Amino acid sequence: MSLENNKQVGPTAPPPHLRVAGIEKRFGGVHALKGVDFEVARGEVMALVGDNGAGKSTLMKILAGALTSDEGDFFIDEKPVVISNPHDAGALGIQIVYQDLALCENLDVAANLSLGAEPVKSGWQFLPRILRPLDDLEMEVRAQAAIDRLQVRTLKSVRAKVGGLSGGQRQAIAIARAVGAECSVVMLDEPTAALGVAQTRQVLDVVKRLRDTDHAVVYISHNMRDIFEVSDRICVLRHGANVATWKTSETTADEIVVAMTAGLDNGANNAA
Ligand SMILES: Nc1ncnc2c1ncn2[C@@H]1O[C@H](COP(=O)(O)OP(=O)(O)OP(=O)(O)O)[C@@H](O)[C@H]1O
Repeated sequence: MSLENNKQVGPTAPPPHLRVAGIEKRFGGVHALKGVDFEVARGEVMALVGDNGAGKSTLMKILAGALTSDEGDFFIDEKPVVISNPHDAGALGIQIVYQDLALCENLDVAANLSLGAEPVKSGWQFLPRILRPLDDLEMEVRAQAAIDRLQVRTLKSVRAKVGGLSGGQRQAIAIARAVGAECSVVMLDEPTAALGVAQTRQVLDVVKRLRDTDHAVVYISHNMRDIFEVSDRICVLRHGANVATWKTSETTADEIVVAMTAGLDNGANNAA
C-alpha cells in the first residue's frame, strides 16, 4: 500500500462541494481530531470510516455545526464559509440525520415531514401564525412529493403513524425530512446499523437516490458490504487523523479494514 492509493489528490478527484481543511478538536485532554481534511462532491457518496473513537462523529457534528472546531477552514464550492452553529450549517444546505432519527412516533409521516414548518390555511391572517389552523391537505401534498422524490416505494400512505413503520421506512422518513429543506449535503450516521436485509436495501436505494439527485452524501458506517455497495470514495480516519481516501472501485474491504486498524504500512499518516 502506498500514497498512490490516495485518490483524493489528482485530476480524477471530482471538484468538492463541501471541503474542510486542518480541523482540530480537543475535548479536555482528548485530541479527537488532529488536522483532519475532508471533502465531498455533489453527486457523490463519500463514506467516512474508522474504528471506534477515530473521530467520525466529532467531524460530522462539526460539519453540522453541533460542535465547534478549535481550528480549521471550511469551504463551499471553494469559497470560505463559517460553520459555528446548526443554523450556519442549515443556511449552507448541510443537513444531518442522527442515529436516533428524532421522529415523533405519535404523529403521521406528513406531520413529521412538516415539523417546524407546518403550512397554515390562508384566510386566517388576523390570528397570530401559531394560532392559525394547519393546512392538512398542503402538508400531505408536500409530504407525498418528498417521498416521491426519494422513491420510497414501500410506504403506503403519508397518513401512516411513524410509530407503526419499519426501521427502514423510519430512516427514509428522517432522510426525507432532512432533504426537504434547501439541502445540498446530507450526512447519515450509521443509517443501516439496526436494520435487516430488506430494510437495509430500502435505505441504500434512498442513499443512491440522493446521489442521483446531485446531493453530496456523507455516509458513516462500519458495514463494509453497505459501504462498498453505495459509496464512490472512502475516507479513513484513525486516532483522529486522516489515513487516506480511496476510490471505492479501486480498493477492497480488506485494504480498508487494515487502514482503519493499522494505518498505512509505509507509516504515512495524513495522505490527503
Ligand atoms: N463530548 C465529548 N467529550 C469528551 N470526549 C469526547 C466527546 N465526544 C467524543 N469524545 C472523544 O473523542 C474521540 C472521538 O470520538 P468520536 O465519537 O468522534 O469517534 P467515532 O469515530 O465516531 O467513534 P464510534 O464509531 O465509536 O462512534 C473519542 O476518544 C471520544 O471518546
